[in-house]
Amino acid sequence: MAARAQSTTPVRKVPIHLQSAQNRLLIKNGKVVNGDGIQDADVYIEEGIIKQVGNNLIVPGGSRLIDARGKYVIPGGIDTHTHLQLPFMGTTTADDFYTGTRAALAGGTTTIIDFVIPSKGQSLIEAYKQWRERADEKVACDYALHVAVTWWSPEVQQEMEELCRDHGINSFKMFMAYKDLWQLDDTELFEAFERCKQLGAVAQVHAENGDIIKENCKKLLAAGVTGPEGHEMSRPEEVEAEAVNRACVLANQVNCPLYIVHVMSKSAGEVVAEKRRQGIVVYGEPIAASLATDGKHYWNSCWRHAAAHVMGPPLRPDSTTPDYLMDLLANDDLQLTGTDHCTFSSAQKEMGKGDFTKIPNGVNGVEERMSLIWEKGVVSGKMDPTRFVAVTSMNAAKIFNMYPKKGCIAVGSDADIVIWDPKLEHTISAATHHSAVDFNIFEGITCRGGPEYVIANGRVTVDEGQVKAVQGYGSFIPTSPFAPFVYDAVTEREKVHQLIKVEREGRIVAVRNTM
Ligand SMILES: C[C@@H](CNC(N)=O)C(=O)O
Ligand SMILES: [Zn+2]
Ligand SMILES: [Zn+2]
Ligand SMILES: [Zn+2]
Repeated sequence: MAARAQSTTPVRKVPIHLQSAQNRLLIKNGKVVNGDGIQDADVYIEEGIIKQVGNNLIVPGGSRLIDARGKYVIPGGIDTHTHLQLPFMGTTTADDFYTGTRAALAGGTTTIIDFVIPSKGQSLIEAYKQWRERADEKVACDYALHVAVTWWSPEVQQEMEELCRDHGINSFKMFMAYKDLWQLDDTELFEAFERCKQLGAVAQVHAENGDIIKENCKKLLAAGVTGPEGHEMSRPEEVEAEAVNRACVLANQVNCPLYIVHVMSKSAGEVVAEKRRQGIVVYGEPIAASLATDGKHYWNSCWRHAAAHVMGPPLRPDSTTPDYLMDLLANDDLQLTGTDHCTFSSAQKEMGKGDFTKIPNGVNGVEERMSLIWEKGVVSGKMDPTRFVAVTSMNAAKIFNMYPKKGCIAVGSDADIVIWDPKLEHTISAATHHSAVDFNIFEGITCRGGPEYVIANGRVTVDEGQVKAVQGYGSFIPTSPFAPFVYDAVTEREKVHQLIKVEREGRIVAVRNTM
């Protein structure tokens, strides 16, 4: 059995005026939903930790009571894929670590996993320290980090080990696109996957064929296609699916656990499903955007509207994509969800006016993810509340080795809890969202189901719908390698993955050249 998550409980920076009132909570009469079952139970919280789950609880006086009658009591969401305060394509995202985590809490997400992205040639450790400095004093909820491997060298290999051993990193993202910026070639990917396997880390990939994209961009611009529609035309879904397949083959050759971030198309989703059926350890992460909207927006006559949807891989013009990906997610062909929340204002997007390759890539999602999945997954009848918890929280906690500290409602777990009101109706709009960006790609979508209360480490951060996020309240969550959920499977496969030579009888007779 590999090492379990050994992350220490961080010292909470709770403002004085919040310390006494918030440390004892009793949630009564709700339906407690975990990723593996539902029970009618009360939940008692003290000092940020779940102390009791059951009925007829005996609790100290002075606890705040929340009546969850008719509501679900679910683990706080875990968004596995955000980019806050990211310097990218000549600018920096509109959401920083405060506004982005405030928006996360508003939507029921209590932990995010962001990405350290070193520039080519930069020390990974140095970049990691930069991200920690940016985030630590700003985050309103807990966060963990993936580290991107944007170049390859013996130093990078060494720093990957140091990050896993000393800095709480257990996942690395390799880019197969963004040629000349972050892209790795197949040999580098092969070696990076081998390194991840040695360290007990999860290998993530941005799966698109960056070489094809570069050539297509040249052709499109030369043909005078400069608008956002050129973005999708330069990288149609087969360019994503090819890279997903190639990443799976490479990972399988070294028996490294693989994680496909932002699955954006039916064909990419099908590749993941087929490879999983073949027994490969691969996980697929569709995102709020690919589950709830499509790429027809790139052909909108309003440039601003079309450009707001530019991200990589792009949203797909096939409008059956969201439904199809939700079906794959419901039946565990795809396993969990993130958002790739990477926001740029209209003014920032205008950097690409006249040349779509210069439109900063990224969209919103961190606030809307859970309500959109409830609306399009649960209300639609595709999945039940336990599967909803699995794909919005539990599976992420298990893959990134935070479980059961995060991702479940159990005695000893962090008190990251959402009182989910299935009747709460809300229409998404930039006019009311908590992100700092001026556009919302889900504008006008009405969701039935949303958070009435959001409790983060025992503190009520959304109170009857009112967001009370506190800057700096969140903490960095170190994650340990060799997550059992992932590496128990890898270990079993390793047994049949041995490279064994054939022992042959007799000596080899030299054949004289008779020419
Ligand atoms: C740079 C980052 C966010 N932008 C995007 N997906 O378009 C990513 O590629 O995941
Ligand atoms: Zn990416
Ligand atoms: Zn418009
Ligand atoms: Zn991303």
